[in-house]
Amino acid sequence: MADKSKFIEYIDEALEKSKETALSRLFFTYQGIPYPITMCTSETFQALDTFEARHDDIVLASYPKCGSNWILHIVHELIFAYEYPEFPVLECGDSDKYQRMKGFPSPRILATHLHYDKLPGSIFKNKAKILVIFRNPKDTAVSFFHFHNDVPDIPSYCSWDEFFRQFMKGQVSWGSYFDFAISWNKHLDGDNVKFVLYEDLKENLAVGIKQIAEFLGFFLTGEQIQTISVQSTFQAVRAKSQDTHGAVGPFLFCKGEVGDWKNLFSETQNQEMDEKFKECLAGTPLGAKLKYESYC
Ligand SMILES: Nc1ncnc2c1ncn2[C@@H]1O[C@H](COP(=O)(O)OS(=O)(=O)O)[C@@H](OP(=O)(O)O)[C@H]1O
Repeated sequence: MADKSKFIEYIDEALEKSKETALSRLFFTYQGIPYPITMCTSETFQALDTFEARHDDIVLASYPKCGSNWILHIVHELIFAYEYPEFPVLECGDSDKYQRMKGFPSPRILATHLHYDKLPGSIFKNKAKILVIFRNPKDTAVSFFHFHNDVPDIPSYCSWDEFFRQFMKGQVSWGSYFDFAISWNKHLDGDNVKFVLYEDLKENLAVGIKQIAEFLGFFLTGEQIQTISVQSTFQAVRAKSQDTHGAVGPFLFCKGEVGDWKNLFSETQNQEMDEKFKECLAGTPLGAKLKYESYC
């Protein structure tokens, strides 16, 4: 990747703040959703409405741990020589960032973990392109748990069972997976929106890259797609993770597998998640897109 020093600088600062933060003090609530004090502030949320989206912005929307950095990498490869002016998560950072962003060159890549209804209205008004990335909730939860408990400077949970309880209550960073999913459910088929499933990318990376490229208006040769596919495998991104993401890299790109949840979920937890899925998403367009029966 090109110069990512601002990107890594931001991650290092967040890790530094995390060192002094106990789990019990990690979250603050803004409009009913918990966010980590190490990455977000209410001042930034209040300033978010001043963010002016552009038609050629590329928005990557996902719940945490669904593969946002994977898509970020792919889009970065597509744009070629893209430089991150700063950490790309829209809602993270100081409240002056939206002013600074006015000076950033197009296309701007904006990652976000926000619910659909929490995004600034200009994204829809100006018809920015939105890639919405989903991953099955069981692997998402396991990835989230490992991230907390493996990165030395991030507050740990006392056990997987405790993390699972909090995840199911939505008492984790960026709130409930299911609330996030419900908020996006009816908005996945718009002209400017493309749904991407983590498990589909795992199944056939080249096809996924081709579809993402076409949605963004890049028409690639077979050879170009092949080259980007080789550079975007889990092994390839993990090998470069310290250069791209600093100390947190190897933990962020942890296993990259489908089905890792089977190593941690108890039968009771499995049933509880299946019930929750049924209650929130069964029979919905997103419920079908997630292919829950195959992966969970
Ligand atoms: N190339 C590739 N192939 C397969 N899987 C990949 C790839 N890149 C990232 N990942 C996996 O995505 C998980 C991290 O998700 P996010 O990037 O959304 O995390 S974050 O919320 O932004 O912190 C995390 O999943 P786990 O390994 O299961 O923890 C990453 O490994």
